Amino acid sequence: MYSYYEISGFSPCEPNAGRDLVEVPDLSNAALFLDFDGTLVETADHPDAIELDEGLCVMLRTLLDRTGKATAIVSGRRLEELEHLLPWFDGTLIGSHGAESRRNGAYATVPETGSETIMMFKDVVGSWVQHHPSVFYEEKPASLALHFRRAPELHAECGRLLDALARDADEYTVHHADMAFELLPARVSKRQVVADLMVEWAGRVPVAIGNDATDEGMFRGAQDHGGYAIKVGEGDTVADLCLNDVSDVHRLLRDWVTGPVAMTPSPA
Ligand SMILES: O=P(O)(O)OC[C@H]1O[C@H](O[C@H]2O[C@H](CO)[C@@H](O)[C@H](O)[C@H]2O)[C@H](O)[C@@H](O)[C@@H]1O
Repeated sequence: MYSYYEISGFSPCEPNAGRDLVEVPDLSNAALFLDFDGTLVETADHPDAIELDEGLCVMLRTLLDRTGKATAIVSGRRLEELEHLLPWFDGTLIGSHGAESRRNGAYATVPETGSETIMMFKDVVGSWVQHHPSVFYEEKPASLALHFRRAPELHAECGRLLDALARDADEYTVHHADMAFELLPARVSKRQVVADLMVEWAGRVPVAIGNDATDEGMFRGAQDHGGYAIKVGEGDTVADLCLNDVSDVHRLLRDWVTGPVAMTPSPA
C-alpha cells in the first residue's frame, strides 16, 4: 500500500493497473485544482464538440461543498466559455491558463488583455488563418491559439508562425498544448494560478489533476505547496500519480465524495 505522500519524483507516468493506491484525501483540508479538457471532459476533435457528463455537475458541486469552496477549475478555455459550459458551478473559475479569473464572484484579467501587441498578433494570425481554413483559430482576451487537430500536416507551420511572433515580443511565450499552440503572456501559467490561490487557501493540501503539458506547471504548483499531482493519460510528467483516462477521473472524484478508490502510483 502506498501513501499519497510517499510517492514523488520526476518520472514518466505510465498507467500501471497492477499497483493500487487506496486513499482518500481529507477534503475538508484539501484545495483541488482541476483541469477541464481531457481531465473532466473527453477530448473532442473540435473545442465546441465536447460533451458534458450529467454526473459532473453533482460531483463538482459536492466537491465544492466538501472542500469549503476550495475547488478551482483551471482551464485554458476562455472564462466566458467556462461560465457558459458550467453555469451551475459557482466556485473559482480560472480561464485562459490563468489570464482570466472569477474568484469569490470577482473578475480579474492580466494587463495584457486587449493590448496593442495582442491586437497586432490577432491581425497577423487572423490573416494567416484565412489561407489555412483547416486550422481552427481561437481568440482569447490576452492570447490566441492555433488548433491543428484537423490539419496535422500544418503542425510545424503553426508553431513557426507563433514562435516568430513571440521572438519579437519578450513578454510573450508559446505553449505547446494538445494538438494546438498558444501564444500568451509569459507571466501566465497554471503554476502561478496555484501560487495565487494558495494564499487564500493557505494550510490546505493542494491536489492538482490534469492531462497535458500546460498542466505540468499546475502539478509543480501543487508540489511547491506541499501537495501532489495526478496525471491523466500517457506522457512524461512531474506528477505523482497516474490515472488512465477521463472516466477514471470521474470514478476517483466520485469515490472521494463517497469512499476509497484504487489509483496507480507513477514509478519513482
Ligand atoms: O486547460 P484545459 O481545460 O485542458 O484547456 C486546454 C484547451 O482546451 C481546448 O482545446 C483542447 O480541447 C479540444 C476539445 O477536446 C480539442 O479539440 C483541442 O485539440 C485541444 O487543444 C480549448 O479549445 C483551448 O482553448 C484550451 O486551451
